[in-house]
Amino acid sequence: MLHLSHPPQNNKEGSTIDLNKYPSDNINFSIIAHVDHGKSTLADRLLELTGTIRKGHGQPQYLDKLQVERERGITVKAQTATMFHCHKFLGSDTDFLLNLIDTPGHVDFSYEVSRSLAACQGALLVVDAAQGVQAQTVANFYLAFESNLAIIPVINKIDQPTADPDRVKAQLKSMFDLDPSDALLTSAKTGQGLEQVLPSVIERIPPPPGKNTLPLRMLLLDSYYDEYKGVICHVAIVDGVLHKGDKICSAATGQSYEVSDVGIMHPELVATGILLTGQVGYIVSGMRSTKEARVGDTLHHTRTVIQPLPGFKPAKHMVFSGLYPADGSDFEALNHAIERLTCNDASVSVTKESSTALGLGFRCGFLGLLHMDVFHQRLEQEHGAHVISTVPTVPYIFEYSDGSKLQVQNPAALPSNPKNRLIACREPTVIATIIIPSEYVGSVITLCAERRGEQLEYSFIDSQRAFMKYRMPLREIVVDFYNELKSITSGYASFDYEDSEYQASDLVKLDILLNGQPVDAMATIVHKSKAPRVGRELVEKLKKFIDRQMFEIIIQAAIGSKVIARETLSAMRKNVLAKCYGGDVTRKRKLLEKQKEGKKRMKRVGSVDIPQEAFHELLKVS
Ligand SMILES: Nc1nc2c(ncn2[C@@H]2O[C@H](COP(=O)(O)OP(=O)(O)OP(=O)(O)O)[C@@H](O)[C@H]2O)c(=O)[nH]1
Repeated sequence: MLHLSHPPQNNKEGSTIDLNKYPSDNINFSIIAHVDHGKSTLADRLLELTGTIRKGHGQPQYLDKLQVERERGITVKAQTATMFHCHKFLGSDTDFLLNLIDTPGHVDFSYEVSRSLAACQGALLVVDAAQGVQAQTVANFYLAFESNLAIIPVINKIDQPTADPDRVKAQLKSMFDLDPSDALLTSAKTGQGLEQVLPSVIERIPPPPGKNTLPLRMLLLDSYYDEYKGVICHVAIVDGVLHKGDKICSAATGQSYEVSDVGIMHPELVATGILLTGQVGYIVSGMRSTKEARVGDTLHHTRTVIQPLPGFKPAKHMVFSGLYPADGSDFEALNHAIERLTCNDASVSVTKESSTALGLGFRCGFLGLLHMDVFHQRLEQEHGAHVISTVPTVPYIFEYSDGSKLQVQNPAALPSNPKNRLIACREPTVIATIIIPSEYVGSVITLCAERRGEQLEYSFIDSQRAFMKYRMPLREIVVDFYNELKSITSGYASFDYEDSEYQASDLVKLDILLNGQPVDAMATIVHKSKAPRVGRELVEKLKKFIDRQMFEIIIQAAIGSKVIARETLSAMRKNVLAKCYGGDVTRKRKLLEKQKEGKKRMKRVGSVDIPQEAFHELLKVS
């Protein structure tokens, strides 16, 4: 029995909820959409409508809990919330338990979306009434479609002056064969049309197929580390019933645990003592680290033999970057921070590495550049770590005459003078989907050609929007492609990609040298045709960001022994107080403190101090 601090509207004040009242009539659904089409706002309204959170709780996008999500206005982690709703069903009032999963919209986090969909039988496909179908609408529709989910189209933001729901209905019909009369028209902002959403969810989405009478099988959806409770796992009960105190076992590791707490996300954790078939909730079972909680694993009662669930495809790391402590003596602190953060974001791969320039650090694999950026920001914000990250790279394959193959996640690891002759270089490619207003077609084709793209498809969604598919080297899109695409289309382009095969490519390793010394952490692998431009841009950027020092600094870019770009930074003593005429002591003190802070964030490479921003700026050179 569950005692609610804020009982849902559908229940009388002070009443208790017995989960046994909702035998597999519960419904699990997800909200999927292109970025910013209003998923989190719609989730808020549904939580309010069911009394799960109070109206005017003062915190929009309630389920976006991370600081980085609030600052950037994006969803990074999928979040589940259980709601209770009374609905007239087959002639009588019936209480339903609804599990809503709010998912991220950005392409980097589509792995979160596909995991969330595994626990659902239906999805609300939210489309902005003015913007219409966008690239992630297409990607998310197919994720849901391939998972055999019931799809309810929701045309949102109909309050906008430029809203054109009929055009969006026509797009949904022509692109996905969705019946226009099935679409719900809503405004998550004004509340218009919201009353149809939950009845449609209940009537159109089937309940989960499992049985309470079968042996317990639960799918581990996600996990995170809580300072007080330890590892908390989010689970979906596929078959059977789980009680507090049960002994469970992991199908992946064979390790056994005792369930010390079990409950639902309402939307905060609320203990219920039980979870039944089809329900989504949390468990605490004494796991010591989230490494034990393998996402996609099947948990079952000890001493029962079960067929494990298919689980998930492992996360595919698209971008790798080195992370180093800004101050070398903070290595252990960074190690600890990364361990903690990966507990909450298991899609990052981490291996230790060392660099002559930066000392001991980590090579991390990310799902994309935004994911890398978000991880970096979370390390700083949530764990107070000061980090230097190296130029992101994609996993290249180099093949040698003796038949050996080398997968290179760190350009510094590529031998400049290999023992065996290099016979082939291969780079990963992606299939990119781009949707743009027709007037931008020309400039987007030019951009894609510059980025070595090969056009696979070009058609029109309707009279105003073009749809294009390109095969592109992953390297070309991870570095600032999306920003450039947005800027040449005045922000109207939408973009999504899925990974594809490796292709042969003419690649070279570009070294950066400071006073003749190669800086391993700045080495990068580029296409031969781009090496002269990238080399020039890198040395120019470095010249701008490295402060003059007491000796001359020669900055060079080189392929092997051939220097392809060079800049010289003449010697100077930098006096931060030079501009401080007048004798304002506090201002002087402030400047000196700022300088001290700046020094902490410097990296000494050989004899040259390099500020942290220089490393950041190098990330943007494509
Ligand atoms: N005018 C109008 N604005 C809306 C409506 N719904 C959401 N918005 C606004 O649209 C913006 C994006 O809303 P979110 O709910 O954060 O969108 P999202 O799809 O969850 O975004 P991601 O999580 O980043 O994918 C916010 O500024 C909302 O206030 C609506 O019905 N009408």
